[in-house]
Amino acid sequence: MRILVADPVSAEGVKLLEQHFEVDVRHKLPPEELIRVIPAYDALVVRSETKVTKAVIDAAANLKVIGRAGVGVDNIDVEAATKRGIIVLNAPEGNTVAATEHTMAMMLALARNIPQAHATMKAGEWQRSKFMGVELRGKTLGILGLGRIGAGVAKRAMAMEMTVLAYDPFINADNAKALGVELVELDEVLAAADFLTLHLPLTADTRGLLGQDAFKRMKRGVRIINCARGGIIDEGALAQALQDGIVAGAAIDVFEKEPIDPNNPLLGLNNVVLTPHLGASTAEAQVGVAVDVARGIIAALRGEPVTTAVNLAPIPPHVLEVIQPYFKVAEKMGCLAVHLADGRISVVDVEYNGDISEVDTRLVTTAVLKGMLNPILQEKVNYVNAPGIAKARGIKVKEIKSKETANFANLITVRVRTDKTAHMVAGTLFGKTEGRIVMIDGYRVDVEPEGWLLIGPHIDKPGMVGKVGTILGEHNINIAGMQVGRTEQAGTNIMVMAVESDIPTPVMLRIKAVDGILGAKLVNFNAG
Ligand SMILES: NC(=O)c1ccc[n+]([C@@H]2O[C@H](COP(=O)([O-])OP(=O)(O)OC[C@H]3O[C@@H](n4cnc5c(N)ncnc54)[C@H](O)[C@@H]3O)[C@@H](O)[C@H]2O)c1
Ligand SMILES: O=C(O)[C@H](O)COP(=O)(O)O
Repeated sequence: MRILVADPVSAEGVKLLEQHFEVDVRHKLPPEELIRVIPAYDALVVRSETKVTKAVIDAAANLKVIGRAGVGVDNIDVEAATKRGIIVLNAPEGNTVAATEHTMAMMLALARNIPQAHATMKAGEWQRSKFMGVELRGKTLGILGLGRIGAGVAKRAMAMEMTVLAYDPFINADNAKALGVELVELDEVLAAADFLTLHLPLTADTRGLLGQDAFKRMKRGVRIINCARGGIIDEGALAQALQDGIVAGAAIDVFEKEPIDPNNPLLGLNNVVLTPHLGASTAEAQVGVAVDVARGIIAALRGEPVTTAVNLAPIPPHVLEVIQPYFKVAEKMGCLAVHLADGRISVVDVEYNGDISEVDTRLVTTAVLKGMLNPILQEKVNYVNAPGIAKARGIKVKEIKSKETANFANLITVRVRTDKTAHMVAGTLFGKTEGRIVMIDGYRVDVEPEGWLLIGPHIDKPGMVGKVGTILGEHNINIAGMQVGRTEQAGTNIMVMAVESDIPTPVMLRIKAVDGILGAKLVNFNAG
């Protein structure tokens, strides 16, 4: 598999990728060149510079994953990627401290005119009276967006003895309270803040959030810091507010257009502090995001779920701890179920029994669908596109949950209904990680879902296994393991044989023709 690293990321991340894949590092590709080369790649790594547009995604015939070595994914057309089943993942935590500290540096630089004073000294001047500053202590800091960076800034601001107010309609009031932050409405923050700092994503809702109107509602003399995203503040309106004295100063790291437009009105003003999108630029942060994104890409290309995928619902760590060991066996159960099912699958019920029923199991259900759809579809089915593909094919998927369990601490049962038949497969973990199939169509078994399995329900009479074994032997097909599963009702059994190679169709037909064999299915668990 081939990876294109299109923006500068730390060598540690690139080395990690190189241990597994062929990696090309090519920075500053013009858009048309990116579109030309992208079909050759399975994964793309970017920061904020490369724009991954719909045109790039449409051209990316083999792309499976886009990794953003950082937080903001506003340079990636996530919707277009999702439609194509391309996983978009980011590295949300690696640069949090760097951006938080940059915000504090910008706030202090703004309060004490440090860049302006520095520039005069470099010019040979000694001007003490020109640069009267203000203190942070006792001032009100308004935070828009109390996520990772917003919360980090809040903690540090409180150490500087500031009062902190925040606007974030999506966070829990108790979390804010635990931080010592008062959550209030936007207008209240705007009216009260002496310093106002932005830590929001750029979305349709936040674009232009601070425009002409908002500046009118601010306390006169407010100082504004934006280390989040250009576009959240209307730069023209900010320049005007700075000139009118509504805003006393602004410290800006991110711009509507990057690299900054030489005509940007902020460049001509003295009461601004500008940095060229340096929030994440620390050695520590760059190693952190590069390694995190490399790990995400490796997982994605192995077909494992990616906890940092932005086009999948996020999974809290305590839930992940419970469900992660089940992904593999769930996928294999899906694979087995689709092989058992003759005909068009219309309903998939996934039942969870035991402790697992108490957490969010949607991703385990997605693993079942992935395992079910991959063997029958040309396109690659993954954790992003599996639910959408199932829906588009008219498959009704339902989860059933019960804490009750009979023989196993946790049990997952997949029931599929087709236009002709109904089948079931149940699976669990032995120990903490060993996936096992423990029931097939009501027959109790204990099967490791690996390699090739021949499954044959048959009449319960002597010689059945011997007859099938003889046919396999005649065709030089080695049997690696065998067991017979029983049901409560006497009369039929199921044989499950692990074989070491594919069984050609004519041989399968001979097996199916054996007197007493009620059907024979061959499952290749390694194909998906
Ligand atoms: N300057 C840099 O180099 C740099 C570095 C890292 C992150 N960033 C940017 O900083 C921003 C924050 O990053 P983070 O890691 O803290 O993200 P985060 O997801 O942890 O926090 C964002 C917060 O914004 C809130 N929010 C979303 N929409 C909102 C709205 N309409 N109104 C109010 N609140 C809203 C969310 O509830 C969330 O709590 C992002 O834009 C990110 O891209 C910039
Ligand atoms: O969203 C982010 O992570 C920051 O804006 C950093 O962007 P960068 O990786 O281009 O420095």
